[in-house]
Amino acid sequence: MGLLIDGQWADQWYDTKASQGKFIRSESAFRNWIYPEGEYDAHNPTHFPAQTGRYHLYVSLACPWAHRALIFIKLKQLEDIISISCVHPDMLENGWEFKQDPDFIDPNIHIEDPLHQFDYAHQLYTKANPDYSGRVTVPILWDKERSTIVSNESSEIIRIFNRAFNDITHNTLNFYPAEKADQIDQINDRIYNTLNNGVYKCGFATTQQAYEEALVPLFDTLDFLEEQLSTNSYLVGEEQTEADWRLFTTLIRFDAVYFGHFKCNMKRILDYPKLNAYLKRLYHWPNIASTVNLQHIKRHYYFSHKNINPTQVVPIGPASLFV
Ligand SMILES: N[C@@H](CCC(=O)N[C@@H](CS)C(=O)NCC(=O)O)C(=O)O
Repeated sequence: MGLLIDGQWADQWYDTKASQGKFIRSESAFRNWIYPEGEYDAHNPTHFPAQTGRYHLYVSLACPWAHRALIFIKLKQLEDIISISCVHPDMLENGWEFKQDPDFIDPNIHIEDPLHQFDYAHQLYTKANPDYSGRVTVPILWDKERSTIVSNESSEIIRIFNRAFNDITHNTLNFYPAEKADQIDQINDRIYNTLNNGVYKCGFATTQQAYEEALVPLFDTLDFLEEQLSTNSYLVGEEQTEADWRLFTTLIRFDAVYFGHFKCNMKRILDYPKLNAYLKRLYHWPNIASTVNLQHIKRHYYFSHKNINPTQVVPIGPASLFV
């Protein structure tokens, strides 16, 4: 685990000393946007045009943030428009790597950098900006033409995928409709702070207090969601929205990883009947199960976080999951 400092790779774990043991996530650095024809402004350097074959998405199959982007590729039928590859699940002293490994072959996505044959994801960041300072995270949405990163912020990548390519794919499903935007933003906010990022706040906390301060709101939110889902099919009413898919990628990892490895162990998702049924429904949504690779997921967390699990032993369980 490390980061780039003025374009140089440095192997460093998250520093929690300055924040009383709390894990504080850094802001994503590349925040450009892809626009459909008619909205694209060629004179604006933050604008990129919607085109077939121009973009590549680098994901980790283990990562919940990258998983959001992969799900939107499926929901919005972008497989023939945007190429995809993934990193190896182990994120160690060199960060994310494109290391080939017969033990981690996913039937749908190859571990490789097909564009540059780089060994490390940090080389993509320095290709985009030779002086880049900051963390090297996935997902990475890459523009083959300008040889740069369009965006490394999953919440924005899914909004790009939600509409930018509609004229090309004719898929007009809208997971962020204007009339529900406020409600979606509101629930996203709570879920991001207490759950999506809340599990990391628990897992990466280095003091008892920081851990407990993250754990309590996390389970308050799960209880609240269980209640919500007893009257609604989805988080915002009866239609799926992006809020559901943002929640899904955390729920699917919960019993297998966050419960044990990140000490989020008051209850499992399996102990929440409505949430578990909802998770199962989303998992079985067309084309979604193929985006879930529990081998990559378990291996990444248990093997990469040596300060949490120094033996790097990956547990076999849980015996029962949502399905
Ligand atoms: N805000 C980013 C967060 C992405 C993120 O933190 N990804 C993790 C993988 S789960 C990562 O690459 N971490 C590497 C690091 O922090 O050094 C997003 O939502 O896209």
